[in-house]
Amino acid sequence: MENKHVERDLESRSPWSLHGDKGKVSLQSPEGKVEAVLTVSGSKSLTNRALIIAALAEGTSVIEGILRSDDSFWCIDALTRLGIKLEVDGNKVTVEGGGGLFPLVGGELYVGAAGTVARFLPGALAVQPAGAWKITGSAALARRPLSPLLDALSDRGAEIQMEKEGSSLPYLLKARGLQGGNVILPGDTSSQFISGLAIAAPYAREPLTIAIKDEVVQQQYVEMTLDMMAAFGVVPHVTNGGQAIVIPNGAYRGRSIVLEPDISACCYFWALAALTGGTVKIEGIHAASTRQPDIELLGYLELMGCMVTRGEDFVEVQGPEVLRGGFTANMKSCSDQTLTLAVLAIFADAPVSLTGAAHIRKHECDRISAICEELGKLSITVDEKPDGLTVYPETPVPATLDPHDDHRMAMALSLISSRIDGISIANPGCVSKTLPDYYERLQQLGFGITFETWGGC
Ligand SMILES: O=C(O)C1=C[C@@H](OP(=O)(O)O)[C@@H](O)[C@H](O)C1
Ligand SMILES: C=C(OP(=O)(O)O)C(=O)O
Repeated sequence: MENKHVERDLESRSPWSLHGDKGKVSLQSPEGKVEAVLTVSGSKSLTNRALIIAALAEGTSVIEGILRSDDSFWCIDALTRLGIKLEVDGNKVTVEGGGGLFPLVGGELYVGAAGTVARFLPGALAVQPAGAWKITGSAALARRPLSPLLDALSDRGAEIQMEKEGSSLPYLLKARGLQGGNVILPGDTSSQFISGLAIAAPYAREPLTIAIKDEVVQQQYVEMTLDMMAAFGVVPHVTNGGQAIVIPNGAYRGRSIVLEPDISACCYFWALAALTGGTVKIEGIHAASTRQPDIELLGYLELMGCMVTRGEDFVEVQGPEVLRGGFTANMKSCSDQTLTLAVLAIFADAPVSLTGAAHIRKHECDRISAICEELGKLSITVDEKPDGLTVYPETPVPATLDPHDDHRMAMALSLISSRIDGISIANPGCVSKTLPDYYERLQQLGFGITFETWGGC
């Protein structure tokens, strides 16, 4: 494949990224089964929630176990440009909260390709009594939906001017404080709109109620938000069977907090046990108490014949001789794992259908069309549907694959190399959005890893 046709947004790569100069990585499968005991860095979703809430809080917070990746880097960068003092020491960040106020009331904020920052920051800006900021981000992020949230903030008093018709970024936000009252948000597009408004709502002038239209996709992410808010001292009230969230006025209080590992990242390593018939144990995981929705992948791995042990603070997956297919999985609640399951399905003993994931067409890329396109390059037969796909298992033909500048595409497609040689992934550095050292970790698990620079050498 000619690298020049591969989309890559190097601008969104942060100083915490790796391999921005690499045009391709070629992977050799490990000898036999993948057997490992490992740990995984902090949750991207929890990291950016904790950072923004700590920045709004009164007093000092110490956040341990953060993820160091592009998404968290741009979150820290934006908060720093708002005048919040953050001291980063490895995977620990000390935050001097602004007590609901950002000391710097103007400037330009760059959010990279991070949906969490793009959706969690505007509300925190809008509750400011005054200030004007230009928010910019990656081309891919500009293609993702944001208007339901920005419209809600405008309706509550913010002045928002979009720079380009039909593009979510850049825009200018002028803050004049936020009115409370009732706000209606869609649940079928992104859970992050709800999370973003909820995080800022304690600082509205009056209590604010979020009424959610239709069912929330990946609902557990909203639960993660409400839990994090409560951990910092503001307790929302969920009513109407989860379709309404009442947020009282209040103030977050700084605290110390240790974040869980990133379950979404764990899934790729558990999938390797499933694919190779090996055993992968990941420590520090509390399967029974985590709210991270991607823990649900474990149920599908069990359906496919894996043995899953959910310990007190670990989860171990033992893969079967043959992966069982012949089922349909509704991915609405853990749609970030749609791509992982699609790859597992290639090696199952019967077709697998994935449904309920229409909204991931608006993620880092159109993930449904992208995975269908790339599996097609491997001569895998797929049926693309509006909300998912059906994968018909067969032995893939080696190919160089394009991750469409999407970290989850790159990480999922790389798993194929656990079963066959000859798989290459273009633009491998895109994994830096949430897992910069993914390829180094595969190497530690026995994969052969050969990088080529963009020039092809
Ligand atoms: O709130 C969050 O931390 C996230 C919410 C989800 O986004 P959508 O609700 O837009 O699918 C998920 O895909 C993303 O990885 C993280
Ligand atoms: C969609 C994702 O991220 P975000 O929405 O936070 O950019 C993801 O990590 O798969």
